[in-house]
Amino acid sequence: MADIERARRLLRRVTAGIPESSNPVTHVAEQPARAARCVEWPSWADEGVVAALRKSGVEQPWAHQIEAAELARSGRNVVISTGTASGKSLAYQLPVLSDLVEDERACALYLSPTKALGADQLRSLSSLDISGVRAATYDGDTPMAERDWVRAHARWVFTNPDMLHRGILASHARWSRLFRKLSYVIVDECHGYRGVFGSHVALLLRRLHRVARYYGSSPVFILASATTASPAEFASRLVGQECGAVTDDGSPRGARTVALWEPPLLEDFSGENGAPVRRSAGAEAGRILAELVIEGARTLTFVRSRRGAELTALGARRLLSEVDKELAGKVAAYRAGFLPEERRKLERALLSGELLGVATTNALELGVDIAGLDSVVLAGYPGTLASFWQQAGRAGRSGDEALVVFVARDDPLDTYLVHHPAAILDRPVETAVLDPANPYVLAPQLACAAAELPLTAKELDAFGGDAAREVLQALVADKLLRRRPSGWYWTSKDRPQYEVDIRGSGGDQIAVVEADTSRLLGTVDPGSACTTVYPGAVYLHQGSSYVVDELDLESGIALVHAEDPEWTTSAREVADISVLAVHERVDYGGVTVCLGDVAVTSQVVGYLRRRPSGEILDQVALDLPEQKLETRAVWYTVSDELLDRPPVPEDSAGTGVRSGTGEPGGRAPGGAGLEPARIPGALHAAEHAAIGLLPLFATCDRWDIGGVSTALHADTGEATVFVHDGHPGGAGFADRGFAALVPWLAATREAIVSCECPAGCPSCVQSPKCGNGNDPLDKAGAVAVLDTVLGAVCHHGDQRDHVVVFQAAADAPTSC
Ligand SMILES: Nc1ncnc2c1ncn2[C@@H]1O[C@H](COP(=O)(O)OP(=O)(O)OP(=O)(O)O)[C@@H](O)[C@H]1O
Repeated sequence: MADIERARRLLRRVTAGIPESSNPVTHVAEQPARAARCVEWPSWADEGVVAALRKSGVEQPWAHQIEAAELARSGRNVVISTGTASGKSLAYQLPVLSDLVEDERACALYLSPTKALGADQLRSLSSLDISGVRAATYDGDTPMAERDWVRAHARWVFTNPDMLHRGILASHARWSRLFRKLSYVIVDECHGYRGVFGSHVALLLRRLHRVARYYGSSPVFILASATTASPAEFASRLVGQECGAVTDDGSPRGARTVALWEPPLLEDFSGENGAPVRRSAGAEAGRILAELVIEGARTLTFVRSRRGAELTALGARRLLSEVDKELAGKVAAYRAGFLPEERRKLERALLSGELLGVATTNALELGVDIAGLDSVVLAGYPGTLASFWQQAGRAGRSGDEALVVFVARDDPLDTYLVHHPAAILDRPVETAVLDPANPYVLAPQLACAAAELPLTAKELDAFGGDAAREVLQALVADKLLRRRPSGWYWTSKDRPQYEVDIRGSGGDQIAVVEADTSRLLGTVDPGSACTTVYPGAVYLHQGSSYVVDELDLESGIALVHAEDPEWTTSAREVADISVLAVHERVDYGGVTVCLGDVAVTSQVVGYLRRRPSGEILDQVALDLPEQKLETRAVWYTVSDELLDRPPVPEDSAGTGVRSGTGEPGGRAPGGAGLEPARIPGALHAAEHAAIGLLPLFATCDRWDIGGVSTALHADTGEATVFVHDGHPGGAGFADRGFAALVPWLAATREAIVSCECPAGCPSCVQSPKCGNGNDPLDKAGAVAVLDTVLGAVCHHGDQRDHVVVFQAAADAPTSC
């Protein structure tokens, strides 16, 4: 008998004892159960493959699995975009395995963003034990001796974009056997390919397709994705060819209760500039975890950092040991870097009930077969809705109702989400943003393509047409490529693939080296070294913690030692910005909104040490060189007249804009009513909150973007708020901000007013990386500025003077 009351009972348990006046639950939603839709195995599917899948426990396929498999089988590229644990693997395994069995020379390639996921998928495939299908991993960990075997014999190669780029395409002649008969390419977890990395992968897939064609094959792409908005559009952009989408999920799902939770403001201590601080999401999650374990609910708690996961587990164990020592032993922490056997052991322990509570980083988000848990707690928004549902989706057994609790961190985006449930519960998962036309990505990718096979004029459309032609001209001028009548040729004997880091933004990487052992832990983009590996920074690598001793930008090395201090660090930087070119400009009568190219000069001036509780230990000063970045930005200006003009009275609905709704009115919109002394703080606060909220629209992290605000900007001649991409050439984030300006700024405003703090705190307008020590900040002034901008945009929206310009700064008027 289904226990549909269970989730609500669990929720009552975790809120028991909290007075109604300080109830942290801001919203509760019920998601109904869904029954499975099963179909017959298709007639073309190989009998042996079907028998093996049956033996593995899949009696009948779900409808979406066969819909996707049929499309792939008929030679169409397809993206399958369905929920967590909806059996996406089977949807690609069926056509690929059938093909490999039918044609003993056919080959396939599987790409995953992480090695761990690739290893899991290979394990699940190998357990089917289909004879003749020689599947093998080819990644950075594959021993040299095995690599030869994989090239010579493997028919299904499991790899990742990095290895495809450096290890396979760079020496494609050695892989000719695979390329001659490459029938399928699987791109798993494709929604993760976004920003600069996504743009690189998009061009990498075009390179892959071109090399395959050279050897005479034309593989079908099968992409697997979490549920996203417009999956076909995104997949087509990623692959560079048309892709069909399968989105109608036929897998069963248990009912779920989702609770949104905002930790209370603490009374006993305060943060920067005396601002109130909320109880940390990790501490709150530890308490919730303990209560759920007492109820016998198998619970996974997702925490952002490894240290956070350990503290959450520790907190839960401490509370439980006061109740029952044995229960305390049923809680564990899980981190990235666990060996596959350890992961399996943990999965089994959770499934059997030997463990009841696990606190983990997102290491358990992908590539684990854990589903059907009683509850999931998310401490902090994981950055994208796709990740949110991937994590939340681990809860929900058919029959029993499961509980999902989302605990907000003190950050404007989390504040917005717990007060606007529709933004989580009713919104399609965001489309990933990528921009394969970014010249900083296109140039190295075209160099790699030309080194693989000379590029011909007719191939350029696949690489962006005019954008590619322009970049090629520059590469020829730099003597990296030579133009001949038959195409563009790579001039050097060296392979460019070794120089091009597809996870970074170009330039020589900074090596992070453990001083004691000389072990290379990883590399960091030169552009972000000053904000990530400055002396004193706590640097996390595969879940282990290090502290940076020295950063030598000239020789490109950061020296670190292993240490796990009781604080986290965040860099504080100051920045200046100048406009290089305006690509789009819209005038709304006193408010102007622009999109364009900017030069950002930034300098890390120190870092903040903070305890996991939110308590600030101190700020340490640093003296690091200035960094220059040319990138894209979206900005708005507000005239002095509008800043000064009094606002529209609250009760005169119909004039201007009503609080945060962005509704146009009839008369001229009101102003901000700000005296000059308040303007810098108001703009500064509006900028911080806008940076915090852009990830809601642009699938980026707030650390991928930056901002500058000023009461008078030299290039615009007015009060201006800029939000810019953090990568050279931009990654599409500022463009998304420009396209979604009204909902973005309306959400920004809502996040600020939803926070009950009196004058600004980390949950609304304080920024963790503000180089000016979050001073000045004027919370009420920020709302007034945002109301003014939204009022003007909505009022003038219809008759707006939308000018599209493509001008270099030299001949552009400085004023937007
Ligand atoms: N038709 C089916 N009937 C019953 N069980 C199935 C069926 N298809 C897949 N499964 C099982 O569902 C579980 C989840 O499958 P799988 O890992 O492929 O899902 P997924 O959609 O890739 O998950 P994730 O969201 O984690 O990427 C596996 O244990 C698998 O064996």
